[in-house]
Amino acid sequence: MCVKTITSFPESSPAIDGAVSLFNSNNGRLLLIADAKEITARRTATASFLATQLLAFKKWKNEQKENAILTILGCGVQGRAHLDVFTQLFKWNKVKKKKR
Ligand SMILES: NC(=O)C1=CN([C@@H]2O[C@H](COP(=O)(O)OP(=O)(O)OC[C@H]3O[C@@H](n4cnc5c(N)ncnc54)[C@H](O)[C@@H]3O)[C@@H](O)[C@H]2O)C=CC1
Ligand SMILES: O=C([O-])C1=[NH+]CCC1
Repeated sequence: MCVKTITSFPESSPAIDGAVSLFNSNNGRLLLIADAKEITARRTATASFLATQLLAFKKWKNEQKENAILTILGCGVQGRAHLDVFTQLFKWNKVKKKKR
């Protein structure tokens, strides 16, 4: 059994914090408490990549792939996680990052 508790304070940096609690589903014992930021960052970036692959990359012609530009809006926890996943799993012609 697993519970994720998240706080979201857009004016704080980072905006999201929280904890993941894992329990043994046979006896209810607490097994671990983990930082939710890292798990949320990796989960969300991986889900974004899979969705992009299904909705875009798979349909692109070679010319579109060769000219592809990745633009990251916001360079916080999610921005960095998305940059990691998207540059490791796809080849870009150019990468742009927009900070505040
Ligand atoms: N769909 C999902 O499962 C998830 C969605 N989120 C959402 O993703 C967003 C980002 O979350 P985090 O990266 O964890 O927050 P964060 O606080 O780590 O990063 C946000 C970044 O955006 C930048 N920023 C704010 N306004 C900007 C602007 N106008 N132009 C450029 N950069 C700007 C900030 O300077 C900061 O670096 C939030 O809206 C959060 O709710 C976060 C986690 C999971
Ligand atoms: O799924 C999630 O963990 C979150 N969605 C928006 C903020 C955190």
